[in-house]
Amino acid sequence: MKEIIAEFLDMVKERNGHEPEFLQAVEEVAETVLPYIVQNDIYYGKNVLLRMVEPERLVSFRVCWVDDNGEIQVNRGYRIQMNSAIGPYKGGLRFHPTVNASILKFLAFEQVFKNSLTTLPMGGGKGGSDFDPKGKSDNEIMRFCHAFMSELFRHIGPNTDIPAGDIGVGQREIGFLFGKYRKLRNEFTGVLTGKGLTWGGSLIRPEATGYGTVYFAENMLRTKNDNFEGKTVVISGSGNVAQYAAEKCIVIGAKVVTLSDSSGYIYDKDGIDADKLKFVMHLKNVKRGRIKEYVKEYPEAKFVKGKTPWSEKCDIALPCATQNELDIEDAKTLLANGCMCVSEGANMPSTNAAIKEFHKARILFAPGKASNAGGVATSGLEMTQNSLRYKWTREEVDKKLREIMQDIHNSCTEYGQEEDGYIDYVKGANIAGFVKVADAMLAQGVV
Ligand SMILES: NC(=O)C1=CN([C@@H]2O[C@H](COP(=O)(O)OP(=O)(O)OC[C@H]3O[C@@H](n4cnc5c(N)ncnc54)[C@H](O)[C@@H]3O)[C@@H](O)[C@H]2O)C=CC1
Ligand SMILES: O=C(O)CCC(=O)C(=O)O
Repeated sequence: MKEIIAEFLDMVKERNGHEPEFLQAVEEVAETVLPYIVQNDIYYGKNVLLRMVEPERLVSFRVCWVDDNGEIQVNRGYRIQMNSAIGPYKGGLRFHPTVNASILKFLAFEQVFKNSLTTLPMGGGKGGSDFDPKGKSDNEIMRFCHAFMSELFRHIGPNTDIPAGDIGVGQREIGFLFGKYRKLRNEFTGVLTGKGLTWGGSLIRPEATGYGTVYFAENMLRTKNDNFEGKTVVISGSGNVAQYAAEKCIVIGAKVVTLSDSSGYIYDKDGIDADKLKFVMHLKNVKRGRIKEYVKEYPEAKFVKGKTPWSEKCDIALPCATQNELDIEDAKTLLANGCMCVSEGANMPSTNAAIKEFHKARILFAPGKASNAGGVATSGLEMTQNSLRYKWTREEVDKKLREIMQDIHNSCTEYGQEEDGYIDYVKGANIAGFVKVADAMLAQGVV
């Protein structure tokens, strides 16, 4: 089996050798899915996985806009349309200076499996730009979003490709993007998700990724007759996913002790309670400040510059910032400190070596494509409401989200449970996600 996997990865490397993040995501999938393919005649010899690693379409375009000083700026925009076998392309847009084809291809590839797991009919895609929103005025953000959409609009549509938010793209940016699309197309459709509540958005969509990550962890803990009550939780990030993961943890009785951003992390030994979290939300969403300002408001907390929070003692870790933010050394430290559950809110935050360490220690570990799928699932629910010209209540959407996270947990268990009862959620998520997409691809012929 090792040779088959190595041969496959060599082929992928030959075409994508300069794309480390994409290769990392493919390797993690290949190691679990190829053995399954070899054991199942219907998939064997059809090059299904080889087809899945090649985007159906990759669009790259120039984005020109004028900054507040009247200077012309040039950025690069992308949309990766990875797989549409089970539904229109669906996935977020990332605005961050590190954005490149490798990062977006890994995200689009993961999205295919994630969207398949949600039980909803959505294919996978991802896009974005190397535009850096940090320090930009609202007017600059608007001009950039309008310029970005003036090209993107040709490639998307409510039945073709439905983008949403990701790092650096929240409701403000979705508003500017939606405004431009509506004007260019002269139509009001559900072409983007994460919209505002008065213009087609869904209740619970802002909360969904963070809440879903915690719901998934609750499902994992339930297999051990355990729950969040009284547990110490370490969270990285302080953006959309981190904020709502923290909110849910607090509500269900856990103590959240850290949050972070790219400058470092804060540790609050007394716990970040609902009032303190409100301060963080205002700091990050309105003032757009840095997390270290937390310690000015709450001097009993400490700020650790330039570090991730994984050295702090915890029962549960929720990485909610960015890819590869948790390496093998961090995994060893978490385990040595007694961490027994890791549920990824971010996409690919743990390196493959870190994941192997968690598996070796037989702790509960959920990969982002399963545990953070609540965000895109609720985007799917937003699409449904848009199509129906209808609006579900907060309780209705939250109930559906909980059910979807439980369904994803069940799928992971079905395909990932080992003989000794241990659930390998990576294997489970990869195979369950693969089967649905592969079946659709095979049914549709060589397309
Ligand atoms: N927003 C959503 O619905 C979903 C987001 N995700 C993933 O969750 C993660 C966070 O996304 P959002 O919260 O939406 O973005 P955001 O823009 O609201 O927040 C991003 C957070 O990550 C931190 N961050 C970014 N780069 C970092 C770095 N190099 N080192 C340390 N911290 C860094 C930022 O300071 C910020 O706290 C990403 O991996 C994203 O792909 C996954 C599923 C859905
Ligand atoms: O809601 C969506 O369509 C996007 C969510 C997303 O980008 C993700 O799941 O990583």
